[in-house]
Amino acid sequence: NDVERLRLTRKLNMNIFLAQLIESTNDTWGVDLFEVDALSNHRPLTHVALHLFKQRNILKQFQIRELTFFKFISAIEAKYRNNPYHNNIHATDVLQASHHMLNFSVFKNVFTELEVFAALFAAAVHDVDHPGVTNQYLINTNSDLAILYNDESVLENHHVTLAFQTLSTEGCDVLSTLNRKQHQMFRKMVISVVLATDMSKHIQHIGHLKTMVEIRRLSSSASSIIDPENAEDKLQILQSLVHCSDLSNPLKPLNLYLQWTDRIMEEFFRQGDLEKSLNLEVSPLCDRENSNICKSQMGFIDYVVHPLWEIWSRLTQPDCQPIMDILESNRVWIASQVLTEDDKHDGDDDGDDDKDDDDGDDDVIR
Ligand SMILES: COc1ccc(C2=NN(C3CCN(C(=O)CN4C(=O)CCC4=O)CC3)C(=O)[C@@H]3CC=CC[C@H]23)cc1OC
Ligand SMILES: [Mg+2]
Ligand SMILES: [Zn+2]
Repeated sequence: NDVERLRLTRKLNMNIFLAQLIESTNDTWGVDLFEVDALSNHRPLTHVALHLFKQRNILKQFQIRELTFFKFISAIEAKYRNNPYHNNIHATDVLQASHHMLNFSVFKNVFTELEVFAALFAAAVHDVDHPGVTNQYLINTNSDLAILYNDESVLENHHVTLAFQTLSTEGCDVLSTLNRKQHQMFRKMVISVVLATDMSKHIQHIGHLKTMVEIRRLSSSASSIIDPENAEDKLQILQSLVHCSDLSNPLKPLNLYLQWTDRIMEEFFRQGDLEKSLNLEVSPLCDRENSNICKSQMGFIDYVVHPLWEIWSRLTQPDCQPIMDILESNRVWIASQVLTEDDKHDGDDDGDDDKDDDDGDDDVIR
């Protein structure tokens, strides 16, 4: 009857739209993964990972059965929690951004298939089972995870351990066709890339990239920027590539960037609520009663995101320029909102105006 026909037509159109969105992950920066989440019955990671790994021919190269990969990535996706920010959509976002940047011309003929497989695998699992609180919170509350990992990259150790444990779930061993040497190299790369997403390693990334760019500038043959024979340099680049992807929200189209901002702030505010209830000091950015979201984003862009992406774009020129342009325009828009946000606050000014006064060091990262 008409109702049934209408329902089926709608379902067919949604699947066609989903297929088009997934196809666009091949070569588009800023795919609306919230749309992919809505159309894929909340399985964006499984849909996009399966598509990208097949598109890159990784499954064939390593004789990985599609069903095995499907079971593994589904098991990983199910282990992502429904946090406002650190969830399976964020994992898909970092996976797709990493895939996109591996296609930069400066990386042509640089990475082996195993290195590409390891980097994308790391991106997909890099936040699995994230509890929605920071390392510092886990340390301050003497959590089991902090005790288990001795306060060192607590979350990141947990993500990579859980990923490898998932391989031993029935029918999920996507590494079973790798030989001993490949397995050893793959595991070393995934561990180092996931551990490198710990923000405490952020400054080191910038240092390594500056050194690499400096060497490129000084070296006579400017073209051969990355020596495919230098495994250490290549591993550092893969670490920075996934770390940049993890910090890529402000470089996405504004409507996507603003959704990620709402999500991370809600996750931080929930941590602040927990800290207040436990009489702990409220962490930076986590006080929902006293936050200026636009000023926080300007600080995040100026002190964290731009310093990293500025050097990353120098290493990866010219393909990074369109993405840097988005950062620039988003920064201008945020700055314009600060003025409006101040006006709003001035409206309900309770006379204690130094609360809004940005003396510049209330929430700047040291
Ligand atoms: C879209 O917006 C954000 C997305 C991710 C993060 C992350 N943040 N962090 C650290 C928090 C503390 N840090 C700060 O810089 C705090 N801060 C400001 O942001 C302005 C001044 C200041 O002191 C370092 C990054 C994480 O560790 C998250 C997990 C991994 C990557 C980025 C995430 C923050 C965002 O917006 C503030
Ligand atoms: Mg993380
Ligand atoms: Zn992440």
